[in-house]
Amino acid sequence: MITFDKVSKTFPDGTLAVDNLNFELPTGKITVFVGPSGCGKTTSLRMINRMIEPTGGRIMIDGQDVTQQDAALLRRSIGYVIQHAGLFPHRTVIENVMTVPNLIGTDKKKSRATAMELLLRVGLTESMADKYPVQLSGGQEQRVGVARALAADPPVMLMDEPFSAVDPIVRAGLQTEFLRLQGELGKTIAFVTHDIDEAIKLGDMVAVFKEGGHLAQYASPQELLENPANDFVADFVGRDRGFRSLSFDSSEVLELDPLDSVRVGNERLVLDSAGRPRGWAGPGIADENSPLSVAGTFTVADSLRVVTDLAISSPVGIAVRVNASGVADGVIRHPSLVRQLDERRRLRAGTTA
Ligand SMILES: Nc1ncnc2c1ncn2[C@@H]1O[C@H](COP(=O)(O)OP(=O)(O)OP(=O)(O)O)[C@@H](O)[C@H]1O
Repeated sequence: MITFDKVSKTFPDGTLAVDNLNFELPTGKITVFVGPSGCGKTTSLRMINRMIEPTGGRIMIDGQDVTQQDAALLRRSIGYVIQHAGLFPHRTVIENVMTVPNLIGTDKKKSRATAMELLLRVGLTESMADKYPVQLSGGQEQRVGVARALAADPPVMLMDEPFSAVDPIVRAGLQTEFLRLQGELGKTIAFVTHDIDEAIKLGDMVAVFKEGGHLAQYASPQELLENPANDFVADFVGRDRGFRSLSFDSSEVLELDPLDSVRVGNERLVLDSAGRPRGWAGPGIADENSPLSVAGTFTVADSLRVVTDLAISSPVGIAVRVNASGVADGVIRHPSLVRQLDERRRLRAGTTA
């Protein structure tokens, strides 16, 4: 656990970059620092490994004040990844990854083997090992940056906008891989971004900073979307937060209607001989032989966001659930879904209709 205890930073020119921060980053989880430019995210991150010293308060890692530890040793025990990866241009990929193990005198053969393993782990191939950074794509460079930070197997990682320099598609891929990797490694990670969507996707906890180095809210992504603490957070989180918050809840909670309920209305769900949905038919909709496409189904594993999206985009306003074999086992109509979402919201808020 990393504890910020009344932490402040005033730079020598009088700039108050961080003002009285109090929060805890849980062990083995990703905590994202997010907020507009200049609000103190990077300064806060760099105070953890003493690249910047606080002017007030204390930062503790597992109860130990970082300022009481040797700065060089502390930094070696904390992985650090930055935008553009910051690789050494004159060293090959594998040499870059071996930087810290070499520094702490790990046996060369062993550190090379570990580095090679890490390259594969971050989604690169062995053939990359002897290339130079200039020969890599932006996404590959970032992967090497992550592998390098992981090489000494540090329990804590600091990541400062590690994925912002690559295009949105590569970025989405890097984020997904990063989550997979973290699922295996369970590091304690502090991650800086100015992108709220990245914060919501990656964070177990999210610290929203606002101008002047204040903490505007510290909460889980779901809590942030559902209950922003103030107008600043609500504004920063964005307008479709209600819809986005639905991705955190499983559709398991929904009460569905039986399949034959759809025959009551105009629309009829056409199934194949195995019971898999083929499409919608009915008067004014389509003929049974060429039904309108269902355009997607959901399973119990899907989120409420998926179901809502399906119900909204369905030509008849009905989302269809299937089991693991693709056989339809229930439907939910748009009005019923809206009613159930409303009930759920009231329950959460502790109010009744
Ligand atoms: N060395 C310094 N001397 C004086 N002021 C500084 C110094 N470093 C940062 N600042 C100021 O401290 C404030 C916080 O900077 P910081 O880099 O932590 O913000 P940030 O939220 O990470 O911004 P960005 O998203 O743009 O990177 C800013 O006003 C910045 O100009």
